[in-house]
Amino acid sequence: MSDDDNSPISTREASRLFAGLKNAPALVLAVSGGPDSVALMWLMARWQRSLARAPRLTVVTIDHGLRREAAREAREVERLATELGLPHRTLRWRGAKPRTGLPAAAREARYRLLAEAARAVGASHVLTAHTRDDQAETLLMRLFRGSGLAGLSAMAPLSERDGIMLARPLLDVAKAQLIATLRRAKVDFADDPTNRDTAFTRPRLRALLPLLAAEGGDSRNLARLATRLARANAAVEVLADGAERFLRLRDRGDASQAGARSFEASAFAALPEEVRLRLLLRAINALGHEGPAELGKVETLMSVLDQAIAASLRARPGRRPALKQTLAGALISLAGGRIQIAPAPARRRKGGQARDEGGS
Ligand SMILES: Nc1ncnc2c1ncn2[C@@H]1O[C@H](COP(=O)(O)OP(=O)(O)OP(=O)(O)O)[C@@H](O)[C@H]1O
Repeated sequence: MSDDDNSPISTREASRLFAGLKNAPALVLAVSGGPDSVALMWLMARWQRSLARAPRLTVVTIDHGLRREAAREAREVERLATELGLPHRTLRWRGAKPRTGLPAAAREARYRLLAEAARAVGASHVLTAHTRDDQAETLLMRLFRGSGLAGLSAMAPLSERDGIMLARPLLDVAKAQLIATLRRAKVDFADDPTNRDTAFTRPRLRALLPLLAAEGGDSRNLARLATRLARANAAVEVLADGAERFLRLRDRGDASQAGARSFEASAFAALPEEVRLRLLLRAINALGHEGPAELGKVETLMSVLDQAIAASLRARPGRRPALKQTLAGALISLAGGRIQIAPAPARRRKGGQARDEGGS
């Protein structure tokens, strides 16, 4: 990207940023009305005009029903979209709002509604306006939580959700460049006060960024670190794929019971720790029915499992210790020299009635 973080984005830079989207039939632009997404909309409209055959663009604003000004902001986005010749839709997040974890629930609802909008207009991609600054904040938030390599890879420029691609074409662009682009074009944008509300973690962290930047930890360096970690993470995923195939090849006659995964314990134990963890995590997430397992809990389970495997390899056949544990709705057991991961039986309520924990 441009070395000057304060210069407007040129037509040529924009066509480089959006090159991978040229052949899409239609795209949904997620536009909140803040500077980043208004700049995305403006840049995409200019890009569309410059192409002989361009994707259809639809602008979508989600009204989370959490702030009174949201409806007015959505109308403002609609006005701007119409000025740029783009169709616009506002979708509302209905239903109960949770008391805790509101930002995460709002985000979940937003992506669901955006994917629905994409399906409705035949779009292959939803585009958000996440910037390099957002990437740096995400990395820091996860760093402070002690996330693993996958979490520290922060946001991917391209990912998939329910058959719709989620693209972040501005992930390498400084927010200041987007603001400079809007100023040059004389386009107004909304200022969301929740972005500064210190009741939330992200705005508190955002306030620390200038201090970190003064020590060299600016968004360029932090985002570069996220890219490097994502590269390492992708390599470890390939190793985990290979390890999974290797374990399957060793399982000639010992097929797992239907709906379960099982590994030969001694072959599993010989794999590197990070790979063992990922294999466990994959199996638990695929077969458990309580949503994704926490990395810390899988680490604890694995150390118990490692000790049990070591004890079992030392013991005489027939006297091998067995192990049974549940995690995130999966049952992990060690018996007869094999590890098995299967869906855990539904828990029982006090009255004896079975409870369906349900995936989330
Ligand atoms: N209300 C909204 N309507 C449409 N798009 C939105 C809305 N809010 C956010 N977006 C999209 O998501 C991008 C990121 O927004 P923001 O940084 O506020 O969300 P976030 O919750 O921090 O991001 P993420 O959803 O990935 O965690 C915006 O640039 C925009 O493209």
